[in-house]
Amino acid sequence: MDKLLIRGGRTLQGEVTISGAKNAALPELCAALLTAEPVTLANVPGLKDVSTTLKVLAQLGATSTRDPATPGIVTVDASNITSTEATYELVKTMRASILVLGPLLARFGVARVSLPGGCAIGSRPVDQHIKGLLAMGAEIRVEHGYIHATASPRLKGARITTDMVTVTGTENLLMAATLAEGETVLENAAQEPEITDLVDLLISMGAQIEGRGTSRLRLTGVERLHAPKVPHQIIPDRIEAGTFLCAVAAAGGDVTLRRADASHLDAVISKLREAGVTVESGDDWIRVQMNARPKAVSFRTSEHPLFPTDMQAQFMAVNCIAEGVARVTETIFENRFMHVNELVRLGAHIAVDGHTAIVEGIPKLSGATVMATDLRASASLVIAGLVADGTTTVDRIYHLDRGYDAMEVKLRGIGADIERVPA
Ligand SMILES: CC(=O)N[C@H]1[C@@H](OP(=O)(O)OP(=O)(O)OC[C@H]2O[C@@H](n3ccc(=O)[nH]c3=O)[C@H](O)[C@@H]2O)O[C@H](CO)[C@@H](O)[C@@H]1O
Ligand SMILES: C=C(OP(=O)(O)O)C(=O)O
Repeated sequence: MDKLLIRGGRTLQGEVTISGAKNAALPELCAALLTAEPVTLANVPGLKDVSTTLKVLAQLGATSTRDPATPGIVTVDASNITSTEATYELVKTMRASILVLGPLLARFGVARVSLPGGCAIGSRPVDQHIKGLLAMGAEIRVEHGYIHATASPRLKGARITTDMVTVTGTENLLMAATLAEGETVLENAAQEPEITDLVDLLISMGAQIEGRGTSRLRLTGVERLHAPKVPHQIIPDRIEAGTFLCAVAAAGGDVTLRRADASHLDAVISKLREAGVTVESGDDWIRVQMNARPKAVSFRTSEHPLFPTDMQAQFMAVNCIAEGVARVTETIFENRFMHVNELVRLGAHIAVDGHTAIVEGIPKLSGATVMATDLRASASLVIAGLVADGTTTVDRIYHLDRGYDAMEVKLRGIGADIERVPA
């Protein structure tokens, strides 16, 4: 298993290009199942989760090709689907595999998808995906760890109000409704930028959707979808961008993020400014400057447009070396503090009280060997390593590779002393 070795203490300077958004790429690759025409996506990030998704699609009989000259261009051809089953072996490695359920059921009237189960950050049930599909007339049995779903002859439009805001739940139901008979209204829909990007892709494929960017999406089902006329450009990864912003907030320096969209990061940028960080932005860039110790900033995670849970761990790392005491409250996942004990191994002063972590900032962390437990926890340990005395070794970085495109290469490019040590 690869590790990262980080020698802390350097400030960060220069430019980083942000990759396409993981959480847009995954549903959009699955959306290619909705049509027999080959769908081309551009700005697909080079992530383990993307290759896992392509494996899930291959298991169904879809083929995918990467443009050798531009690896970010990927075409998925689902014209010859030979199976409608996503197996446990693949789903267990990536929960987002559940995103094939809606498209398979909508186009083929049948799907068998392994239950994803829980993961390091929480139990993460998919009951709302199932509830929505049942409302659309699907017959669903959950047996032997699999969701068996059929819709005969096709799904029917329905009014669906999910019990909570769910991102992949909204995406699954959205994709299912594009080919359902009649009208579907999704109330309480998630409003993350990745949902809007998926809506844009689906519209370019011929879907009829109103309410783009709002919590109420209204769809009129069509008989069939087609390929977008031009490759769909995936939005920049706001969480990757936010992670680099936090790295500079903690380590200090002056870095410009290219191909980044500040409008997707309002809540994070506003908290960074409270911490004393200077952030400027234009259409597709964000410049971050920091030359002092950050001030501690309290925040609570919530649905978009509020502070994203996927940035909680990285911002906590900033608070670890800030001046003052911060309260960090996690409201989305019940167990998303796995990074706390590892940050404590680096010298951080953090106490957890239920869903709140109380972080008392100290001037310096001290390098140690720590273990990544999930994707964003890993990123927080990397940020902490950048500001720790001596060497920090981050073990189990396969979590990081799920969601960050060459993170250590990008960090090295802006002056960090970081290297990957192969297993
Ligand atoms: C691939 C992808 O896009 N992953 C993102 C997605 O995950 P994901 O879509 O899995 O997260 P959800 O928005 O569904 O989860 C929000 C909350 O609702 C609960 N819930 C959800 C569905 C359901 O059927 N029943 C239920 O109880 C979850 O356990 C969680 O407590 O949104 C999360 C919240 O922004 C992000 O952290 C993940 O990075
Ligand atoms: C939790 C995340 O991803 P996933 O939903 O794929 O586990 C994440 O991107 O931080």
